[in-house]
Amino acid sequence: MSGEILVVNSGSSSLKFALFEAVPAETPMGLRLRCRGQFAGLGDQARVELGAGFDEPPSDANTAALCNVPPMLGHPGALARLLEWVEANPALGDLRAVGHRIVHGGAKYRDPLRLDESNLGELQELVTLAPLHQPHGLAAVRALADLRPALPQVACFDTAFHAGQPAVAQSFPLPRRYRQQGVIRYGFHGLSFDYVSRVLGEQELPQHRQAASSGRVIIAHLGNGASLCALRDGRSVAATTGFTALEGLMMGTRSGSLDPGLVLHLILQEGMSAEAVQRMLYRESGLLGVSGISGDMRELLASRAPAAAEAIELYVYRIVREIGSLAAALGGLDHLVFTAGIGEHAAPVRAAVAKGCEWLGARLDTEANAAHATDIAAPDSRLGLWVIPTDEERMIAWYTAGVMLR
Ligand SMILES: Nc1ncnc2c1ncn2[C@@H]1O[C@H](COP(=O)(O)OP(=O)(O)O)[C@@H](O)[C@H]1O
Ligand SMILES: CC(=O)OP(=O)(O)O
Ligand SMILES: [Mg+2]
Repeated sequence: MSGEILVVNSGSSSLKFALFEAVPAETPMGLRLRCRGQFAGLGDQARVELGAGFDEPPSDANTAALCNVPPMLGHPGALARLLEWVEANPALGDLRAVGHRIVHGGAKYRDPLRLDESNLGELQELVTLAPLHQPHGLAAVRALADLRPALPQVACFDTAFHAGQPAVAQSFPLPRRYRQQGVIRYGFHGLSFDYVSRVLGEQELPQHRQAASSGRVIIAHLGNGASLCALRDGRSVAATTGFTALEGLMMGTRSGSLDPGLVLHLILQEGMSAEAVQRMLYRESGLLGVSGISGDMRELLASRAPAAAEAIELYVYRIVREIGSLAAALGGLDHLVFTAGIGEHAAPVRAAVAKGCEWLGARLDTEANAAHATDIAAPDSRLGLWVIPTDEERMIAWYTAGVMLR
């Protein structure tokens, strides 16, 4: 199989894409990236941001056709433009397959899945479990199937990486029948944890730390959505996200874990509809709700408003407390890794989290942290501290190539 694999990662207002060479590779790192980019602000302020990575730069006319988008452009329009640009681009080979990030695979789907009408219908039933993600991911599959019916499409699930967790980590203390119905803690951001854990495995560990290491790792994926994963020997053993990607940490606009009694109070005493509660918990809470300013960490770090500082304080506090919980589940901790937008770029957030983990042996190298170095632990740190940029698109391309070559 030669040519290209297109990766599509659909968010609520963005569509990230990447093209990788469609050749077999032993590891995800062995795949060659041709280019990546994203449509941001879809629906009202659409724009295209194109990353580097071309051997032959695309012609101006070609790229202008992709990048000059009307502000109201939506997901279907973005996909149509993307396809036309890829197919007209002389620097790229034929499109062999499209790989998608589909957030929820439910109880049935773990492995990467070649999509068809029947399994698409089953995945559609999971939209209420991931209202910010599942509808957009599946709409992208349908839009591409309409445009190019013969093009194979593969779903890669965020839940898959956590499927092997011990039953106790997946269980809710609810009546038994719910577990049989698939009401368990699935966990999300699995493609990111999978990738980051592989990269961590390639790092050269300083001698004193290697000796202490017995493979107990927490990865903090801090993007718009945020979660922690506890890993032992590279496998997920617990995560902060649960049945949905609402549980766990405070996020950009999501509340994270709450007292379930509070949800009952909002419905029964305050008279809120279930839909209004859903909107508040997914879209109006988290950094946005607490600060009243923005759900975007960059804006909050730049703000002098006390409410911005309060939101960041709560964000960090929640992370530190959940690290304590996962460290207990692991029976100790050897390495803490930061990834995704905030984890990779927000040095003050990393510093505050590391400070809260001093009881676990964390000592930050402040200069390395300010420089966003890979290894940010001070020489006397018992805990390994790392910054590893995630690459969900590379994982999707690798799994998609695996399905196509099977
Ligand atoms: N230089 C930066 N400093 C602080 N925060 C940043 C920086 N760059 C990005 N971020 C934050 O990263 C978050 C988005 O993370 P990202 O992983 O891109 O999100 P998504 O979940 O949409 O993939 C936003 O809160 C944004 O403010
Ligand atoms: C599952 C999830 O929360 O994803 P994201 O961080 O992309 O919103
Ligand atoms: Mg993301």
